[in-house]
Amino acid sequence: MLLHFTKMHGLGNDFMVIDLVTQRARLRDEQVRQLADRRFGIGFDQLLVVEPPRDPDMDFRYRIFNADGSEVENCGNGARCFARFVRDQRLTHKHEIHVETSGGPLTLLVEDDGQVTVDMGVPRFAPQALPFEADEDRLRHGLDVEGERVELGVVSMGNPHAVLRVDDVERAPVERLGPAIEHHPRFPRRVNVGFMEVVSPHEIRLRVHERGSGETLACGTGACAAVACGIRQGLLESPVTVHLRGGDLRIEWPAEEAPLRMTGPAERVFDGRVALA
Ligand SMILES: N[C@H](CCC[C@H](N)C(=O)O)C(=O)O
Repeated sequence: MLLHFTKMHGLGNDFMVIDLVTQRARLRDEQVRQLADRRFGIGFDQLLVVEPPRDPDMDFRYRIFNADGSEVENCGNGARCFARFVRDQRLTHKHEIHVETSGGPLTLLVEDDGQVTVDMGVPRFAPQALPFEADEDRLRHGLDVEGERVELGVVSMGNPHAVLRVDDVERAPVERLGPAIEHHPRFPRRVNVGFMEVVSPHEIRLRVHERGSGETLACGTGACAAVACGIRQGLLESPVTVHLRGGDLRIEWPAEEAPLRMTGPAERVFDGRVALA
């Protein structure tokens, strides 16, 4: 069968988006991995799937698969592209779109200028929310990895994040420590790893080694996680501009129990059809 899809990106974090509201398909993990391959397939960091909601109060179900085929709880850059896609495809005419994910509900607001603001919910710092093996909630946890001890913040944005502070993102040990922390046994379901450089209380630079996809040009939930940890540690104040390799996101988190909001772009690249093996 031929499956219609749209290639999109949020600050260079790129996606294959498929509508399973008007199409029918079942994708196996191996098919996702093949489609993710940048030479033998379509090529993407994540696959985003639009489905009818299971909860009648929601507009859509939003499913996310990493390039390694793993299904995950949330994708922030993908949420903005999801909102752009369902409106462009006329699956909805709403400006405020409610979606269910396996990491919890999200509200997507399509702004007049085409940017999308996502209500990402309240960050959760309890280690068991990730999960992360620790005896208590801390601002920073010590972790022995690759023969050294690192200090990291941990937070769930629906999906798990570890955040390390570095002096210079360009010299951060992303290639060495990213995979080692992603697969560390204290993260039973692995983890996304952010390397955060604090420029000022309202500005950071960030690189993210993503669980299941490797370093990406941008990570929306990673930007949210870094700002949440930075504010909680007293390093940052809302709002914060996050400079990622692919561009900038604006993150607002006015108070610890308030929902965190992320604003940024969503771009279409091309439409296509692919035969599923
Ligand atoms: N790799 C992430 C999912 C994609 C997150 C990222 N692309 C974003 O924009 O939030 C995970 O395994 O939890």
